[in-house]
Amino acid sequence: MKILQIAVGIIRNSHNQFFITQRAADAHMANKWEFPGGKIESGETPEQALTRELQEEVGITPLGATLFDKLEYTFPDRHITLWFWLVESWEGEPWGREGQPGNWVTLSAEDADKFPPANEPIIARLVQN
Ligand SMILES: Nc1nc2c([nH]c(=O)n2[C@@H]2O[C@H](COP(=O)(O)OP(=O)(O)OP(=O)(O)O)[C@@H](O)[C@H]2O)c(=O)[nH]1
Ligand SMILES: [Mg+2]
Repeated sequence: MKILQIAVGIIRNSHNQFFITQRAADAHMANKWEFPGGKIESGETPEQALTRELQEEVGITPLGATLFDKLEYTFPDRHITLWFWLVESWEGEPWGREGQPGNWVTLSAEDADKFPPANEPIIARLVQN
């Protein structure tokens, strides 16, 4: 069983839109929407991993991040701990830097199943705010 620590950024603008990307067709949770992010490497803090992943995947540098939630999820082949950071201020303009589709979207409760199942409580909280 793989055990992974993941840092992801919930990038929200002043219109209450979120910048989400789409996972590759050959990745775990293929084609699902996601908040940009990835594995925390050894020696990194979750916040350092967040900054590196957002630079690599969407070309922005967060200027402030607050921990929104931390949750655990077990898939058939892996156990993951997800650190969800709310990012409302950054440098640069997000885009799909690795060739992945990326868009600003307004989220509604019905969008939950477009994301991996672990994200369900996060989407529920975000659409309430
Ligand atoms: N980035 C991201 N990953 C998520 C989310 N929700 C969720 O369950 N995951 C899971 O967390 C893991 C994240 O890994 P990743 O594939 O993004 O990691 P990475 O960027 O380091 O990728 P790499 O292996 O290509 O270097 C995957 O198993 C993915 O399915 C989410 O909202 N964003
Ligand atoms: Mg990733």
